[in-house]
Amino acid sequence: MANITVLGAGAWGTTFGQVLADAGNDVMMWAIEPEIVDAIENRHVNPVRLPSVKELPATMHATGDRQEAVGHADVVVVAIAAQFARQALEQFRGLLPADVLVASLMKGIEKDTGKRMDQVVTEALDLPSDRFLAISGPNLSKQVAAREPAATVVGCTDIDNARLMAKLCTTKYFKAFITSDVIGLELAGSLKNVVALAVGMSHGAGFGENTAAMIETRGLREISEVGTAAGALPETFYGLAGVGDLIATCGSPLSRNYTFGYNLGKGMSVEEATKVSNGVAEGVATAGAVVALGEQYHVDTPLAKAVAHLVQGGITFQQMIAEMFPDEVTME
Ligand SMILES: NC(=O)C1=CN([C@@H]2O[C@H](COP(=O)(O)OP(=O)(O)OC[C@H]3O[C@@H](n4cnc5c(N)ncnc54)[C@H](OP(=O)(O)O)[C@@H]3O)[C@@H](O)[C@H]2O)C=CC1
Ligand SMILES: O=C(CO)COP(=O)(O)O
Repeated sequence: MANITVLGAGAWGTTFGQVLADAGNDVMMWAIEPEIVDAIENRHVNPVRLPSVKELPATMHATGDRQEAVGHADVVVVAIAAQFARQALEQFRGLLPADVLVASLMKGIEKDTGKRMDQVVTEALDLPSDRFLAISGPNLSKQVAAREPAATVVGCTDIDNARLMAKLCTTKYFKAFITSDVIGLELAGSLKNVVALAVGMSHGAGFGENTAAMIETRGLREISEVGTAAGALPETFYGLAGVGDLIATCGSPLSRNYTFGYNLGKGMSVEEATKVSNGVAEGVATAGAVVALGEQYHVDTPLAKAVAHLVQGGITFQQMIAEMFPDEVTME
């Protein structure tokens, strides 16, 4: 087992820290807010981000000191809101041990650059790509935190590193598969959040399962086309990190993206939905980045375009559906 540091004690970072501790690792959480550090270190709880867990494992510790956090780490896990990852990680550059592995749990595309989190993390930390791991799957944090059975996928261009990381995060209730398709994991996890926003809107607007199935199925087609054009393996989109995560995220009010969309569908503005959101809804910033990716790779992205149009305040939900499904007849 290993010394593992998790950067970011949000809902998923804290939950994954618990998984790692249950798997027998020594876990150090790093967070900016002193009250979160104090709560995890001294009271074994994270009432701000993960109130459903009443007692975190005793082998989980926390610090706000960057050097102390990563100085002795074998593995560093990054679980910071995607749009802030680069600026947060640049402050760790030069502090990590030479052979450290770095795993990302994040599901987002950097808005200003259109870059995936594997690109952001390796650039910010000056890390060789074979020591970067992506971890993605149908993993709603509250259910994993309750130790309900779940599975994920660990990806690395060096498959031995993926296997090592998978072993480090496997428990009786959490199963990790491996792949070398890092790009596929990154894009499947990030792009499904845009689909979850649209499905949430549809339910919020009062529509039922047919509409949801239409959006999910066409959404899966769109994200797999963008993904494969960008270099991902098609099969990744039909696995746990693709269709698996779509099923979980588009079907649960525990998803912040689904709920954000639901609130928009009910008539809230983006500002109002942001205010009541219980954590980051990555799809809001990622929608525009998906449109840009589509343009870059010459793939049509009607769903992402329509979602981006709506969150930018341009159109209603009914207009969004019309933009997604124009009148012309096309092959499925
Ligand atoms: N929740 C889930 O079920 C799952 C989430 N994910 C992905 O994991 C990532 C993290 O999600 P989650 O933990 O749930 O999100 P939360 O919204 O609960 O937490 C976001 C985390 O990012 C941190 N953060 C934000 N801005 C900064 C900054 N400038 N510097 C340092 N830290 C910062 C927050 O710190 P602070 O608390 O101080 O604001 C917090 O720790 C996201 O990309 C999400 O898509 C993946 C799978 C499942
Ligand atoms: O990615 C997730 C589940 O796999 C969590 O989705 P949200 O970020 O929408 O809560």
